[in-house]
Amino acid sequence: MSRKKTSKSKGASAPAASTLPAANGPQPARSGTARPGPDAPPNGPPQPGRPSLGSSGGDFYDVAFKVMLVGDSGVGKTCLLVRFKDGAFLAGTFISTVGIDFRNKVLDVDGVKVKLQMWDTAGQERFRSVTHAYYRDAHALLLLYDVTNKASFDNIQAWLTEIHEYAQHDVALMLLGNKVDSAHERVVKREDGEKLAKEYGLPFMETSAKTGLNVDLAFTAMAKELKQRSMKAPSEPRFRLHDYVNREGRRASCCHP
Ligand SMILES: Nc1nc2c(ncn2[C@@H]2O[C@H](COP(=O)(O)OP(=O)(O)OP(=O)(O)O)[C@@H](O)[C@H]2O)c(=O)[nH]1
Ligand SMILES: [Mg+2]
Repeated sequence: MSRKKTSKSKGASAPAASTLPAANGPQPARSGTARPGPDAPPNGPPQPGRPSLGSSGGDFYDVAFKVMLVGDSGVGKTCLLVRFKDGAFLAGTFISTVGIDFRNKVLDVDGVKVKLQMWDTAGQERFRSVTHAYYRDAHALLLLYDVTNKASFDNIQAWLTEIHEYAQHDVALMLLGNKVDSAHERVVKREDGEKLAKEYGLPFMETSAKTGLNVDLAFTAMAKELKQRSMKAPSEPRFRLHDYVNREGRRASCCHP
């Protein structure tokens, strides 16, 4: 299998909403090409011949996918991404994302190098038209609410409507209830999240960008699902995202401080 270099991490913000990146579909890497799709910043379509932004990186990957984080402003999308990418928590002043930002990470999934290009969207209403433009190219969506903010939970239905309108019909989707470390401020019960997820047939986990609870698991589970969708051998048993998340999420929650 061929391998390709990828960038470590890139940031971009406030792209023009009028242009879209490459078409959907998993993107197997090809050696020797400056294929702009997976490395392109989300501020325009890939341009043939444009040098890849990943040329300075040292990682290689076999297959690449785009994962988009969506949900109300303040639910913790950026913090979740930073926790996953850098293992750190952005405490202190809340800096709301402007437009869209992105980061890359390459994971080893059962011996296959899976690159996730993760798009961090702005939850603020005024950037909605920007994020709409990117749904179409997302292979997976992590839909977040904040367990300490009832409105963010109530808005999940509206987010799902938007997702159905703009995303690919077969997009992989997961519901995450973030900020579970704030036990005293919790207003959305775990069972409420589970019930909603069941209603819509979504895998569900509670997370904390602050402590790291289930953060790696959420992204890893998604990477496994996407890898299986694109590379599953006929003899290989089907990966079941729901079961995996339920089993592993329970294990992580039980043993976490
Ligand atoms: N206690 C706690 N606070 C969190 C957690 N995740 C994020 N926060 C805090 O919540 C605030 C908002 O976090 P962000 O990650 O910036 O929120 P966002 O969803 O990216 O917001 P927008 O960019 O406006 O869409 C920040 O003050 C974070 O420190 C968490 O897991 N636990
Ligand atoms: Mg943000």
